[in-house]
Amino acid sequence: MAQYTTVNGSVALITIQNPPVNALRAAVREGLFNAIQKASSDPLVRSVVLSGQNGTFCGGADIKEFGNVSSMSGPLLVEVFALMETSMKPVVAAIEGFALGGGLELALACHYRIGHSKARVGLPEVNLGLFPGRQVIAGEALKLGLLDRVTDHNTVDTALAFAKSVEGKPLDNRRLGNRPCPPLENMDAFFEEAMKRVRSRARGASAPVVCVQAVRGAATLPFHKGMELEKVLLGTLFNSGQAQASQYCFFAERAGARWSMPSGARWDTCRALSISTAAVIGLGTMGRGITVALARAGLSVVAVETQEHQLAEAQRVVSHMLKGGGQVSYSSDLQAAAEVDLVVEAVFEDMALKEKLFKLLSSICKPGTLLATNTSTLDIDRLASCTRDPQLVVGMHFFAPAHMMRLLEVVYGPRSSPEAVATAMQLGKRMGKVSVAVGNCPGFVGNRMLKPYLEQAYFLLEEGATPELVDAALEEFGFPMGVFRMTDLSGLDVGWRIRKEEGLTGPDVPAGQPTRSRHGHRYSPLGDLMCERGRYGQKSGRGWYLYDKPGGRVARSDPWLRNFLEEYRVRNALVARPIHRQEVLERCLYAIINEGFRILDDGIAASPQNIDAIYVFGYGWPKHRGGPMFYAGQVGLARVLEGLERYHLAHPDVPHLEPSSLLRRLVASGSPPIHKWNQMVKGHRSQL
Ligand SMILES: CCC[C@H](O)CC(=O)SCCNC(=O)CCNC(=O)[C@H](O)C(C)(C)COP(=O)([O-])OP(=O)([O-])OC[C@H]1O[C@@H](n2cnc3c(N)ncnc32)[C@H](O)[C@@H]1OP(=O)([O-])[O-]
Repeated sequence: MAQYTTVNGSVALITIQNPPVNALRAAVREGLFNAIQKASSDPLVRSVVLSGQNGTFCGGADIKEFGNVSSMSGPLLVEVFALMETSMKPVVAAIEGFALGGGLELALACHYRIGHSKARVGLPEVNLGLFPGRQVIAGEALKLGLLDRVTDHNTVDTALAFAKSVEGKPLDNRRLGNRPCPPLENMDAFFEEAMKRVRSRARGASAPVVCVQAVRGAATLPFHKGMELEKVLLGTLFNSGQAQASQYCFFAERAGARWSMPSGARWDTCRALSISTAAVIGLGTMGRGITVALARAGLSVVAVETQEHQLAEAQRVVSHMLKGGGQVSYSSDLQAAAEVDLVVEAVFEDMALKEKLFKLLSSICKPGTLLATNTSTLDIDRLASCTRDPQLVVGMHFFAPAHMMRLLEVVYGPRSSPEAVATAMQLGKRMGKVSVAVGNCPGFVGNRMLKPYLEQAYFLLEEGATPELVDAALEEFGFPMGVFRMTDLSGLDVGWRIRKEEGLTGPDVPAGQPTRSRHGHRYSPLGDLMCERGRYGQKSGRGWYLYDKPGGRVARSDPWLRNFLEEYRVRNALVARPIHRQEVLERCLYAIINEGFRILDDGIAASPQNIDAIYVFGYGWPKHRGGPMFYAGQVGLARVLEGLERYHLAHPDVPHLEPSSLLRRLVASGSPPIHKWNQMVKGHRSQL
């Protein structure tokens, strides 16, 4: 756990050994503690170098130990730090790879820090619901005073030579605990302003706010008092549901890589095809972002757009985004895709158009080319059936902007081969995405769950709510944008087009169909009415809110909308009632959760973790709430079930509010913890 050797006669080299990231689990802490004591008591040792195995200094505390009693065994991290800092022999940290969280604190407890130029250091625990903040690369760390020296050479050798050179030198001013924090002018005003800003950005997350309190303590209190305050604050965070939710997200983010298909095919038994060239077809916003993402991942990309003016504009935008990096060529001819290993289709969301395109691509492309569609809702299998090799067709559902959003839904149809899925998943990894493999159904996972969410939001408007009220409740919960601001941003016409395609609105609706009912179920035409009036959201300058110009970003309340809703209610004999924030949250969120349980039961998602990763990384679900399925567990499954039963009783014509059978089965079996839910799924399959 901590290897101890003596080098150059007088330097003790301690190497942390706990792959893959040298996390500081109990045995490592114990090993470090013993090694420092050994170095202190060995008269031949005059200095110490601390390093990590395999080019990695330390990834911090072992997150798997959090909330686990075994983490209480062995010395505490702070005890290891104190022993190191008070050592009478200089301790030099040799930082390669990364020193994160407790790993950086360990380095800070050393008297000197030498970092490799490519090393990253930081305190990213805020992502785990603990404090503090961001990561920086070695050069910046040097400027900030976190490192004493940066090297391009072998870091451990440099540190060994350095340690030798400081043997016997005084250490008092090298101990961080002895260094006073330089006083700031207007300290109080500074922290009050910082707190105000952090609170407004934290959207209900405690860790960033508590972080400011801790920094204030560090800057204003004597060292030991600051440490005491930090301990109290950390204890509060550790015991909060938010830290558990964030730590769950850390593992959910990585769980997608261990994908499985209902056929039994899995991540560890399938080989990905080798992909070095790609074509992107259709250069609207999505196609441009996908081109950038693929090029940044090192693929040679040909970007194809048949409309010349769109092609020229895309070339300008993509080149600007890539800033001269990346290999991209442009063409208006589909034949340019003939020799590529992968095609990503990103044309308009129109089944007939996509079918035609897939037929063409199948005849143009060389055998073995993987054909991927970026559709967000359409049937992958129908597209596959237009091709020569349906096993080589998958969905790669990117999220806008595609070069920035972390999520990638990899959609397999009944005929997609495991190799095709493995290839898309590996590509996702190369692009730095959180990739999740999901089955084929309308909307896949993310958009299928979005549908009942939007539906509830519309129903709430019919019943008396305003977009402002609904959005405020959701934003207070932690979403970066409420549902109405979000749909204004993505464009109301997107859903309108899909509803037309589904025959829910437009010319295909049979004459005499009641306005607020489809197939015997409640339906709200509000979104359609908005689009019929040209209110598409930000792009048209008017949607659920008013914007100063088309493309404007600042939403203002629109008196027109208030009148529109009042007239709509009168026309449809609806009586507005006061709606409480709690009802908004329960109806919108429970509707999402309920669909999540159905998706799990249908085998469309392989695990609740996969669903949660999709919602956190693609739909803005707040990380400190862990994703919809985790949140359901935190609220209590019985309470979610009771809520859904209550709302379904009040709205019997809304099938999305009818509790799912899996939720009922889970509650009936005593609401097991989330990692056991899969055992209750129909046709249970193990994926982890
Ligand atoms: C009192 C305490 C105070 C203290 O301040 C608290 C802390 O230090 S909090 C900690 C503060 N530290 C952080 O917040 C750093 C969190 N970690 C990271 O940011 C990235 O993992 C890192 C940059 C280190 C490597 O990225 P990469 O090269 O892309 O690799 P990867 O990401 O795929 O991970 C590989 C495997 O290692 C696993 N694993 C990783 N870290 C930990 C851990 N600390 N623990 C346990 N496991 C960890 C990870 O799950 C994965 O396992 P699997 O089974 O293969 O799925």
